[in-house]
Amino acid sequence: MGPPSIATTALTYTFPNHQQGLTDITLSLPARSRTLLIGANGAGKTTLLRLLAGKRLAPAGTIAVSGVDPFQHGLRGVTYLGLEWVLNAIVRTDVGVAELLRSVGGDAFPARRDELVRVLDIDTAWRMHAVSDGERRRVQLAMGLIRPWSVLLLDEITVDLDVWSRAQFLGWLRRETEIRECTVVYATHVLDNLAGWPTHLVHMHLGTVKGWGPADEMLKEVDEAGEEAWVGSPGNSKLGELALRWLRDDLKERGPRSQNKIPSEGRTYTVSGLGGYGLESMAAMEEER
Ligand SMILES: Nc1ncnc2c1ncn2[C@@H]1O[C@H](COP(=O)(O)OP(=O)(O)OP(=O)(O)O)[C@@H](O)[C@H]1O
Repeated sequence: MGPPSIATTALTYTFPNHQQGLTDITLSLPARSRTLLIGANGAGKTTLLRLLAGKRLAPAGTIAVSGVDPFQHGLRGVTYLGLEWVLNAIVRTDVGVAELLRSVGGDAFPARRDELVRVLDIDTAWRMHAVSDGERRRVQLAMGLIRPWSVLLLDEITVDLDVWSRAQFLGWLRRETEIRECTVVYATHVLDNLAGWPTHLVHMHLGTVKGWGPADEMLKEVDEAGEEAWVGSPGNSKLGELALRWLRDDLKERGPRSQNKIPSEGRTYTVSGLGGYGLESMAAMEEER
């Protein structure tokens, strides 16, 4: 395997239900880059990350991670942390942190394990059925990151972290790319404390890449517009402002959804599982307010 670069060439992907997922995506992210995928809900970020992780089959010759096709050559060195991994039930059981970290190979990388425990501010005495969501997420991150990866694909899994922990974590990822030959691609909607972090930005919209490149070049768009043209408040970061502009323009370009109204059939349904309140009684409660 070569250096951990990521390249896609005219990558088009169609879901098994024939829905178009991605269209004609060509990207080239160098080794040691830290890329942010930015786009509205449904833009295709998860779809792209899962293809890069080899979890879905892309057409031959359209993806090269560390120079090889991730689906054909397996996942060695590629870590994908997304929703499936977050939902793993084991981290909600009465199990201790030390045991969990050992189960993912922590003993083979003791220095890395201890560093992650410190950076993520983990108490090794925690029992996982008795921690908060953010504490659980920190342990999960440590579990996922202990083995030294060469490509890390992160699908928004830091939302539960408090701002300080998230900043420490992002700083750790940055150092990783500085001291080791490794590459990070991170899909996120939370741009706080990310100013200066990404080396590259990828702007996704409706399964396409509208633009990508080195972050400092892409951020020039904001400088050129001048602060008086800002969409967000002047206290925002340039990165936050750029994302707001992109998403505003994407929404305008997309236009209203073709089906944004639920047809009324003049009937009232009772939905079970709403704690005894059918829709009828919910409507009555609404009227009472
Ligand atoms: N399993 C699937 N089968 C068919 N279509 C899907 C499937 N998963 C996603 N899609 C379609 O692909 C589009 C992109 O989904 P994706 O999860 O990649 O978006 P995203 O950019 O990660 O969004 P979010 O920010 O909400 O996580 C969705 O709008 C949906 O139409």
